[in-house]
Amino acid sequence: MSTAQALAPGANNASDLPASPIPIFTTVASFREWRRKAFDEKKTVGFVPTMGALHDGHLSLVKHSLASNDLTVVSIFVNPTQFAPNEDLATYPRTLSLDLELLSAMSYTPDSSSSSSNPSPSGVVRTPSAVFLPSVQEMYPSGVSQSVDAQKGTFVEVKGYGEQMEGKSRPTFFRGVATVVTKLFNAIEPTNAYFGQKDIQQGLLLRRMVRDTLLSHPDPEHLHIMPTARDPTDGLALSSRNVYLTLAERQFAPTLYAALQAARDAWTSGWTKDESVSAAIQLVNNRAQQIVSEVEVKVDYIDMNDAETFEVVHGATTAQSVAGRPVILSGAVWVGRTRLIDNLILGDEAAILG
Ligand SMILES: Nc1ncnc2c1ncn2[C@@H]1O[C@H](COP(=O)(O)OP(=O)(O)OP(=O)(O)O)[C@@H](O)[C@H]1O
Ligand SMILES: CC(C)(CO)[C@@H](O)C(=O)[O-]
Ligand code: BAL
Repeated sequence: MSTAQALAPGANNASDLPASPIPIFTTVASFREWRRKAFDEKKTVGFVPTMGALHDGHLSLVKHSLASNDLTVVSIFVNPTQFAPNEDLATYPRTLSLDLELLSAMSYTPDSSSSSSNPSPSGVVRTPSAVFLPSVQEMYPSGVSQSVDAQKGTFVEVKGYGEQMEGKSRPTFFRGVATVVTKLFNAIEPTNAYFGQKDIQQGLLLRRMVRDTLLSHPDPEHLHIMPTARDPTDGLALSSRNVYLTLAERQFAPTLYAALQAARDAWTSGWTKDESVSAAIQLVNNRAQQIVSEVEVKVDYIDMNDAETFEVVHGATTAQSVAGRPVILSGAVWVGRTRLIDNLILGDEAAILG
């Protein structure tokens, strides 16, 4: 069954919602009333879009927003159109009560040396201001199907960009993301929006989308991509889908990051792209053979792409020959039924992050 309304029913009735000290808005109309007041009061609004199952990666984005905006809105919406019919929409982790608890426990008190662009007056504690929790029906008033062929209504595509990198393995993913984020931006009208480097192509593609569609809330300069939060013990990129990993798979999972680091070191020391990427793939495959327990590992891709065009970097290219142009070194590896992604920015990181 690929009809999202059938897979993800529920209109988010107020009576179904866990108690929360943070106001929860389930409709665009009710949120807009709140937003109008913020406009009237000339308050800046930071926005962190999520699919829930919150972890420290999400919370790091919320912290950035709290530090730089008067008000912070977090959305939780598992967007059906970015899941292909064969993907994990039905089993995607949903932990709403815990998510609300985590958000409710967050606070930010600026110190006097704060370098933020919009620090709150010293001593004033900021906490998340609102959670936007729409139903599928609210976000897709024309109805929705995960199958692109069956879809009717308005969708957003970032042509020439959404098909590359992750888009080669997930051909309908960025159409779903661009569509839902357009809707979210129209509903929230944020001053600033925050995305994670873990999904680097998503952040860069959305920046382009905002520019191409002349959106003002946010404008492209206010769509921020923030560094990937990692497990402090082994560097695994935090991800909601990590809960799918078995113990043995979890032990293997940081290998992708290790492989990307090895490729970066090789590239920095003068190896070509092909040599650096091959070394990374070999490292994953060698470690997969060495582990004692049964873990099924399959490299989907590890490659380097131009950060601006997303085009694959030519195999003979070296760090010296790109002359400082930022390059994305990224990879996706299946570990059991979990598809892990990760990336490093080679070259001018500051041109992309922040
Ligand atoms: N480890 C992380 N560090 C920083 N930001 C992150 C991290 N993981 C996710 N994010 C960001 O949080 C936002 C919401 O992501 P999402 O809710 O899909 O979580 P996720 O952990 O990426 O889930 P998934 O397992 O589906 O990839 C996105 O902008 C994403 O890039
Ligand atoms: C940006 C996003 C919330 C759109 O559904 C999602 O792709 C995510 O969580 O990264
Ligand atoms: N964080 C990206 C969401 C997805 O993979 O569907």
